[in-house]
Amino acid sequence: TCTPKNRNDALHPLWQSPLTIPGGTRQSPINIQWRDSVYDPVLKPLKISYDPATCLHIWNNGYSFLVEFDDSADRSIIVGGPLENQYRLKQFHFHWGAINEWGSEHTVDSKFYPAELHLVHWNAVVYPTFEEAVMEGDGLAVIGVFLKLGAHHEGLQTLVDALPAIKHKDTVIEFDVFDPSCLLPPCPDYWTYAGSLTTPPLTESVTWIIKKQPIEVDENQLEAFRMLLFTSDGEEEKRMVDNFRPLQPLMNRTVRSSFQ
Ligand SMILES: NS(=O)(=O)c1ccc(C(=O)O)c(S(=O)(=O)NCCc2ccccc2)c1
Ligand SMILES: [Zn+2]
Repeated sequence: TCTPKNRNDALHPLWQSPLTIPGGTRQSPINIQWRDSVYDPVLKPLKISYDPATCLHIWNNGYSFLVEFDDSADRSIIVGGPLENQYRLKQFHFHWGAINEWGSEHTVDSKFYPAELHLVHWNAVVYPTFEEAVMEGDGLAVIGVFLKLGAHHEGLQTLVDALPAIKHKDTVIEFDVFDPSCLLPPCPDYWTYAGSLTTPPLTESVTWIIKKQPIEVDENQLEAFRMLLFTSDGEEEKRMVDNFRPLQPLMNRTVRSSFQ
């Protein structure tokens, strides 16, 4: 097999896109070294208000499964925290591994969690569309929540029950009422840093807000994620696992914490 002349030319097996962005200075995900994070007393509590009726559908996009929301008005929003504006919820999705030893995109003190939830929001105060916000440094805000193996998660089970119906790429089902707040841990503490999308176009437009406390899910619920397929109906089946991007260099960035 031909090997790229250097690592930068390597293509990511999942996205056939460059692994690195030439000149990227704020790529994601990163390892969060707890002792290197800096408490910032200016950081406000994050205020989250989601309207469960804005939930539209759940679908398999061949890379993860995602629940999309009606973001045509300010009905499901976050404000405060490190953010200067309010941001509208567009979708949430997950990243997970083939086994419980890895799966999250971010790590804490080099520890992987078995999965990570991302709630994607965009700055509709400043930008007219999501597509434009994706290209701007303050365009997106993504809340990251780690999933750890433990007790059964009632709220997640509603999603898990829908997964068999979206086993194949590009399958979608109605999902009319779901409140993503039930997937958030009770502890308000978070880390925040300036980063990027972890999927193409990998644009450096994300203010990451990573919750310190994981939520607990049980083995059956993680296994349900792993029965999804990257492939369409009729294609040779490829299990949807290990859909996380490799860690990226911290470069000249500081991770701030909302807690001491
Ligand atoms: N891990 S992450 O939060 O960076 C992320 C992962 C997947 C997606 C997605 O497109 O599904 C997204 S997205 O919904 O923000 N879409 C980004 C790509 C995109 C740009 C412009 C129009 C449509 C999609 C974000
Ligand atoms: Zn993600």
